[in-house]
Amino acid sequence: MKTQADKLKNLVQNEKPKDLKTRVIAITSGKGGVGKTTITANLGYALSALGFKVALFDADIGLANLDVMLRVNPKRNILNVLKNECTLKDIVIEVDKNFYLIPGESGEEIINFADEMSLSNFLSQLDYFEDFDFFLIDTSAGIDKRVQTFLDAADDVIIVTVPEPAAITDAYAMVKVISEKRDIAYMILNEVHSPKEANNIFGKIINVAKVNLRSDFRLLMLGYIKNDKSIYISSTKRLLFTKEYPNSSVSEQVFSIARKIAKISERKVLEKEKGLSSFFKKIFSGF
Ligand SMILES: Nc1ncnc2c1ncn2[C@@H]1O[C@H](COP(=O)(O)OP(=O)(O)OP(=O)(O)O)[C@@H](O)[C@H]1O
Repeated sequence: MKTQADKLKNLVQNEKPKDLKTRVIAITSGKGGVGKTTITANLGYALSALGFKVALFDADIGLANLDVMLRVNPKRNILNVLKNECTLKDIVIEVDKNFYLIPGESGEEIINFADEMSLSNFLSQLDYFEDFDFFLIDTSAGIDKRVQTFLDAADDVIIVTVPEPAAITDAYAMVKVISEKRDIAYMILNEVHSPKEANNIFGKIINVAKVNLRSDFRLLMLGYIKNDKSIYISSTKRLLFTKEYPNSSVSEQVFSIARKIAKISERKVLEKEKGLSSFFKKIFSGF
């Protein structure tokens, strides 16, 4: 007998991916509290300020959610769409020009309510996002099955780490898992004290990766963000430092990462089976 999961898998696999344009990027970390949510929000804003249309999707339903950081108060989320209580368009919040939030829900909740009808209905609404350039997913920290589903489904994965030894060890563990499924992954070094420190840490991770991981896997550094009190202060005030202080050195560092992402994505945009509908297909068949 077919289980509900089998039925969902069949359904989503039979849906044709409609868009190739939207680049889906998962932002993750091995250890919690390394600045993943802060980076997702500010990187998203930076990409929107560069003229791209960006949506953030909160897959890290826990303490410091994106809605808190973005000063919005979602009344409904993706679960309400799956329950057919509203449309996808109804839950999308315009935070700023070209900058949107899609309030998320935990994976367990989603699978409890996702049936064939609701999923089919959901996937048919993805056209709404056709003209989005980037979809940034803030995942939970660590390697559980739910996080891995998001990482497998995304077009690109960015791992965030800080110089703390425990965080580096956990980041490397994350890199190892990711290297089993994809050929390339990216890293951001957060809370560093100098570019030299960032390069040293990244160099050490690369050296271990070279010895232990398959030779055709590539780990690339997208950039670093310095440890700066203004970032912490902005977070407590629920402000985006990239918006409030666009010319500060830490904002420059985030904008530099955003430009790099834009450049990488341009080259990849013609690849097949990428984009948003492909992403959600994989998410729902992975749960
Ligand atoms: N470069 C930085 N300099 C100074 N403080 C920072 C920096 N990056 C992040 N922080 C601070 O570190 C704290 C944790 O950041 P954040 O909540 O974004 O981490 P996280 O990885 O998303 O955490 P979680 O695992 O709980 O989701 C916040 O108070 C934030 O302001």
